[in-house]
Amino acid sequence: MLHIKAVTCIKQDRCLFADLNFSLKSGQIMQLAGPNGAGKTSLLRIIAGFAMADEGDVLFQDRSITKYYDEYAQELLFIGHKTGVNTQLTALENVAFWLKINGYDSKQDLYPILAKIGLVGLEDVPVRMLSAGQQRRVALVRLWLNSAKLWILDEPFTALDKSGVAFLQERFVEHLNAGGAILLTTHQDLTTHFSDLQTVTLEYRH
Ligand SMILES: Nc1ncnc2c1ncn2[C@@H]1O[C@H](COP(=O)(O)OP(=O)(O)OP(=O)(O)O)[C@@H](O)[C@H]1O
Repeated sequence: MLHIKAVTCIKQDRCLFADLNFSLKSGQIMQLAGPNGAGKTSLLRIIAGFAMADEGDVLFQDRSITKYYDEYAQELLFIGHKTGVNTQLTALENVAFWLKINGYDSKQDLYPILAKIGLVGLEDVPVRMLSAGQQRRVALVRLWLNSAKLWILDEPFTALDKSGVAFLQERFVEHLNAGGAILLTTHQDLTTHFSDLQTVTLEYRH
């Protein structure tokens, strides 16, 4: 599904990674590991097409994402370290807005899905009044409402409690079983839940 071909990234005269190669297939989950500052987020942003690699290319279904970005964008769900949630809006408004700008049905009844993700009673509260973990849950609702094949998630477990982590892992399993793929960064140990977890480790380069 996804091929990273000889990708190099240089930031502020520091080479974060060079000639990086790996692939991700349908049904696979891959964890990007490495110390703070190694370049994990930079790599995710290149793979999502938000930043250009200094060298190399990213292919999705054998086509360069830069040449076919619109098609790629339809198959991609990216949730960054910053959640992209508008804290002035309510949980419900945030999700409806996200559905609308992504071409999904924004008029559907969202109360059941918000309840499922642990936000019952908080649907109409401005997000700024929610806890960090509840705000993360508002962002993660998108994982239940999209039809993208490739999920790129930067630290999705941040601020979630144990039940939130377990719930998210269950959703990952459903996505993988449906033929999707997941590329993520996390400090969570995923090996017990995903025995076939792939790992790419970025070393900190001086
Ligand atoms: N927009 C930017 N402009 C200049 N340098 C940047 C920019 N974004 C990141 N960097 C630098 O690139 C390096 C890698 O940052 P990045 O966020 O990719 O690391 P990371 O592995 O995701 O770190 P963490 O585990 O702390 O999230 C850091 O040294 C950072 O200072």
